[in-house]
Amino acid sequence: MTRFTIHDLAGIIDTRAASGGDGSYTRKLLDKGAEHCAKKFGEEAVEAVIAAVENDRNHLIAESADVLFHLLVLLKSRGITIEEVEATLAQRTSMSGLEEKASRKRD
Ligand SMILES: N=c1c2ncn([C@@H]3O[C@H](COP(=O)(O)OP(=O)(O)OP(=O)(O)O)[C@@H](O)[C@H]3O)c2ncn1[C@@H]1O[C@H](COP(=O)(O)O)[C@@H](O)[C@H]1O
Repeated sequence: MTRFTIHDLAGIIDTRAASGGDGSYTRKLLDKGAEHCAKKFGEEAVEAVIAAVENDRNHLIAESADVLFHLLVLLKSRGITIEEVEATLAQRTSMSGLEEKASRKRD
């Protein structure tokens, strides 16, 4: 099976964002603006939290897919690419999570 990555999904979202839009849920979200995209992302995140607390494995996987899709749409609505997020993650690989947390308090 060909591996489908978050980059593939980001590419589809880019294509939908550039398209006319009839029939595209992505386009519908983007047309409603960043605040609406943020609200949808928040709703999906809460649904993932509930699935995790209930220890519902399949539901958590499905909700995680929704969260990732809606995060990518939210980033797109604010002109941020997944590569920029990855660059931030890459910078953090030079320190432990606890060091990174402490560095935020110093900022
Ligand atoms: N990965 C996803 C994806 N994950 C979740 N969702 C949608 O996100 C929504 C989340 O569920 P909700 O119950 O909150 O949504 P809803 O009540 O139907 O939505 P609203 O009317 O409230 O906005 C569902 O409608 C899901 O279908 C997605 N919609 C699209 N994609 C991908 O995006 C691609 C482009 O989609 P279109 O833009 O529609 O062509 C698709 O080919 C898929 O690969």
